[in-house]
Amino acid sequence: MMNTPTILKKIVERKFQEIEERKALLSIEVLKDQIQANNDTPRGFIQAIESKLGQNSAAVIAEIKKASPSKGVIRENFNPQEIALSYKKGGAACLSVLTDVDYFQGSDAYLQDVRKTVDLPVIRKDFIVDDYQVFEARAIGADCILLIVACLEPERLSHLYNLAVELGMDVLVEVHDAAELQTALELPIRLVGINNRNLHTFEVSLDTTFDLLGTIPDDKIVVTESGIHTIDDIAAMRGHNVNAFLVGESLMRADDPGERLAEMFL
Ligand SMILES: O=C(O)c1ccccc1NCC(=O)[C@H](O)[C@H](O)COP(=O)(O)O
Repeated sequence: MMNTPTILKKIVERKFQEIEERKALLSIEVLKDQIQANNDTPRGFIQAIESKLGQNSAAVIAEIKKASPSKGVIRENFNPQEIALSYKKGGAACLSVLTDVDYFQGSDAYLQDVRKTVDLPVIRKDFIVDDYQVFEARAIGADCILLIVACLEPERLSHLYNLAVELGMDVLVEVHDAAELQTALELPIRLVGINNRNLHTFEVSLDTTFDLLGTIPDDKIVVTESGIHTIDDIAAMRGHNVNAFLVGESLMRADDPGERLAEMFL
């Protein structure tokens, strides 16, 4: 019997097609020229997180996403610039903007607009598997990229990580299990994202973070990702000395996402 492809596999397969389509429209050389012409210095994503942690505050990476494969449309009234302003007011350390079009109804333009609107560092939240997307991320103004270990062979992970760093960006390396964590720890990373969502099955459990914590060296900053909905979830994480959070849905469903952030975290 044939194995049914998981959602992550489908997303990545589509991503490779999308990259070819984009390369046909705009070459990697043009992207490099755009980066030069923009003359933009990346904002310190890790630095913004460290600054919150240094004040004993939670560091929140507040996500801007309209829809997701597991939840469908999350927010009908979707104005990324208004949401960014609200998050800034609510005390976010950084922003995460979904740029994947097909599965998250995201857009590169959302990231560009958001970054012009607020001075917070922004991560490009996408499924990055090719150099082209790393150059593209910097060309549209990303300060950080996400690299998902489950999508990448270790050599490619390391190559993309180094390329992002050469371009001045920070990197959030995301894992979901012990084997992926070991792969991530081979790299000189500062941020390790633990996704509580299994991207193959959509199952979410905060135990994913608790179970992996014990093997993470003290010099890493752990970012717990997905499924953070309540003040109790946050207290449980902080009780385990996890103080950096990537939060999407629970903020996106609020009338005022930044107000909700402040209620949950402050
Ligand atoms: O959310 C999904 O359905 C999903 C499916 C496949 C790959 C990635 C997916 N989501 C990305 C994320 O993990 C979240 O956007 C992020 O961690 C925030 O999660 P949440 O606070 O639960 O919205």
